[in-house]
Amino acid sequence: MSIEVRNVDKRFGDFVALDDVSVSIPTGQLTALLGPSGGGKSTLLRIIAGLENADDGTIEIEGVEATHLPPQKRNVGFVFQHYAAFKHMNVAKNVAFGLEIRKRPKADVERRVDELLRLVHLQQFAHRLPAQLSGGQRQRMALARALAVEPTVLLLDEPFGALDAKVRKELRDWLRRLHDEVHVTTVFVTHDQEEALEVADEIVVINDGRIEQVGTPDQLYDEPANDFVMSFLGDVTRLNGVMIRPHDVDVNSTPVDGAVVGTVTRLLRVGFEVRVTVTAEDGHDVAVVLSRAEARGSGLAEGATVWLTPHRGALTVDARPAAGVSA
Ligand SMILES: Nc1ncnc2c1ncn2[C@@H]1O[C@H](COP(=O)(O)OP(=O)(O)OP(=O)(O)O)[C@@H](O)[C@H]1O
Repeated sequence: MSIEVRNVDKRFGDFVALDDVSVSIPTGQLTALLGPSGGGKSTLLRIIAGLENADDGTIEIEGVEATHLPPQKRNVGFVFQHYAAFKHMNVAKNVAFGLEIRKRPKADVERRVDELLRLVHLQQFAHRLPAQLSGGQRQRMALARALAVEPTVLLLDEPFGALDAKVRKELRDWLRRLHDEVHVTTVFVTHDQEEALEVADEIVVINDGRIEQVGTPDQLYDEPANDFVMSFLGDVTRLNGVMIRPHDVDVNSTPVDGAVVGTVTRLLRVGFEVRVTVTAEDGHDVAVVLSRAEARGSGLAEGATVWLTPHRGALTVDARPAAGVSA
């Protein structure tokens, strides 16, 4: 294991930001810390980086006890959402900075900077100033700079958070490919479930200062530990007191034993799918997603009475009343 977090507590005044958090982050993988805003993701990342101290618990990085080491002795590289580049230095100089303060030979620095700029596809921008780059290019420069000193661990705090959706998506694919090339242990914070599912080898779901579940994207999606994880990693609806994915609800046009009876109150075609809202007899809405073919086959129309059942083999999780998940 590359990073061992053991029993970490962190309070800000009376507020508990992390509550007895333990997690092992494997070497060479891309791990996402995923969760809603304020859940404690950045605090955990900053404690791993040494930018914040834990009140209790320990941090080990590549077998080295790091709990009381300052950030510069932890051999970690980090990139934040708003990256502060040296404005008066060109891209190559910014990337070279960490190597130069470590007094590496000039030829080595030049070779390494060249290599890194190629890696992040910025070789043609080596002589530009940061202000002459787009937001996405600046974040790529930040990654090159963080990688320059060959950190054992790369820590990224919402690195693409400030960019527009299209650029975010491009950078996400690019980060995955970059990681496949360099294999440095990488931990990144995101509140975007799609980003985590697409990019990460492993996801740590954090909510309210606690870890809800750790697993691969498939494990979290297919075997969520609880209703929070299930609803955070995909759409859910409530049927007969359980959480279920909307595409796992069968709509029957004739009575079925044990079914939830309701009335179709909304039919919306979106691309390949048809989103159906069924208002059950007790007044709560159930969301159902059908393919266009299924919707056509069932002859559904607004106002029709239908009988809803879980699809055979569908994943269901008991709903906690306090979970705040809308039905
Ligand atoms: N220096 C601080 N002083 C006081 N409270 C803080 C401090 N840093 C963080 N917090 C609080 O701790 C909680 C966790 O913050 P953190 O930044 O770790 O959450 P997050 O999961 O990264 O959320 P976001 O996605 O919004 O950044 C929040 O409620 C935040 O207000």
